[in-house]
Parts: sequence; structure tokens; C-alpha cells
Amino acid sequence: MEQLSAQVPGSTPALLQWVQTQLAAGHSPAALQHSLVTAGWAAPIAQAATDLLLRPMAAPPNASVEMPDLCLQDGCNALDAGDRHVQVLLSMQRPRLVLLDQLLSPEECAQLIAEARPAMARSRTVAKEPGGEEINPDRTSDGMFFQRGQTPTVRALEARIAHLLQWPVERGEGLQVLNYRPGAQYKPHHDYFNPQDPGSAPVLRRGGQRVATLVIYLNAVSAGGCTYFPESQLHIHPRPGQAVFFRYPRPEAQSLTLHAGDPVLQGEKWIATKWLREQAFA
Ligand SMILES: O=C(O)CCC(=O)C(=O)O
Ligand SMILES: [Fe+2]
Repeated sequence: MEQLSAQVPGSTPALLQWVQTQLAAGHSPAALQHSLVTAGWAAPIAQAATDLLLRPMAAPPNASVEMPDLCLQDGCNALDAGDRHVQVLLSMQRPRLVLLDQLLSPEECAQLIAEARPAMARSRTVAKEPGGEEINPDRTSDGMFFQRGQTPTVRALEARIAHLLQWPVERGEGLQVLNYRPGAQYKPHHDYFNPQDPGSAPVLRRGGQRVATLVIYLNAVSAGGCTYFPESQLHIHPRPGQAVFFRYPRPEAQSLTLHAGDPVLQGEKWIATKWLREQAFA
């Protein structure tokens, strides 16, 4: 922080540390700047401090980071997913985020839910310490994982995703299905594994970091249940068959991919999540 604060005249390492912590906790840049100005910091310093910490880190020299992405040509509104065309509804550069329509048909959504239902159990997250997974009060959904290729529906979806993102099926985790009942949510988090947590080491050995996420909506929620990106103040409202893609070239908050599953207020929410890894996932 010493070096960074030299880049913002008038700031202090403690100020930058505070901004970084608040950004990681999911507060928006606008809200942070407002708090800083209220606390007596000059507006240009508040702005420069948040801008600096949101700036993507320079890639190391010669590092070519291979990343899944959608092959979006100028003006292109539909993408070839192999056995069907998928519509592009929204596309953002920072964070790299694309909202897709018709990735799955209504029948495929219903079929995935039916195949997942018997295996649903309270969701877990990777423990910070080595030795597995834990129930986490920040994540109150039920869930299950399919093996890659476990059913014809799963296989068709995986092939479609691989085609769309130009990312081999082997570099994907098994598809996860989640069900949120009223009140259930997933509080703001990053999907990459924190390299500092000792518990991440065994997970990282199975295919390296996660580099991108595809959240696929399997039903419509009566109220609540959006996927929320606090740094962009973007809410995605679940519609069956639609999916949101986002990626994070490095495991760092500057990826702007902090996101949450907002509490379901009415009805229930079903999604399938596909996480993509740097290398083959075993
Ligand atoms: O429920 C959502 O909308 C997001 C789910 C999510 O973030 C995850 O499964 O990692
Ligand atoms: Fe997530």
C-alpha cells in the first residue's frame, strides 16, 4: 500500500487499505467515494483511490493468459453453440460479462431440475483450512453436483458451453444445480479460490484456478433471487434458459466479479452453475 499511495497524492496507505477492504466486502465505488468525502477527504483523492484499486493489475511480462470468452463480432446478436443458436442480450467489458438467452429450452430446464432433485442437499463451500467443505451461513441454498457427462441433458449442455466459449469440456467442473427457497441466498463472494487460504491448495491441484463462471437460470422467480454484481450495481433477473457469463483472469478483487445470489422473496429459484478451470479438472 506504501507504493500505491505514492500514486495518489494526498492519500495514505491506511486509506487505500480501507478502500480495498470495502471493495472486497462488496461496497460500490460510488458509495465508498461518498463515505470518504463525508469523512473529510477531498473528492479527487477519494475518486483516485477507488480508481486505482479497481484498475486491473498489469499482466506479468510475456504472460499470455488464455481465457474463455464469447466470440462476439461487432453487431452480432446470436452465437453458434453447436446444436442451437444463443441470443446475446447484454455485453460488458469490465467486468467481462455477457447475458445470454435461449441457452437451454424450457424442456431442458425442467429436465435438469428433475434429474437434480433427488440428490439435493444443503450447499457447502470450500473450507478455509485444508480438509474439505463446510456449511456456510452465507450460502443457504440446497445443491448437488453432476459428474461431467452424467446424463444426456448434462452432456448436451456441456457440449454447447464448450462450443460457445471455445473451452474444452475437460476444463470444466461438473455442473452444479442449486435450489433457493424463500429467504435463501448466497451473500457477496468471488468464485475463484483465495490462494492465501490453506484450504484452497487441494482444490487448486484438481485443475488450477477457476477462471470463469456461467450461471444458468432454470426457472423464473416470483420475487427476489437476482444475481447481483455490487461493483457494477447490476442485477440479473432470473429467466428460464438464460445465462450470465463472467470471467476473472486472475484471482483478485480487481476482476470486479464480486457477486451475490439475492434472497428469494417469493417462489423458489433453480440455477445450474458451470465453473471453468485453467487446466483439465479431475
Ligand atoms: O444464485 C446466484 O444467482 C449466483 C450463484 C453463485 O454465485 C454461485 O453458485 O457461485
Ligand atoms: Fe458465485
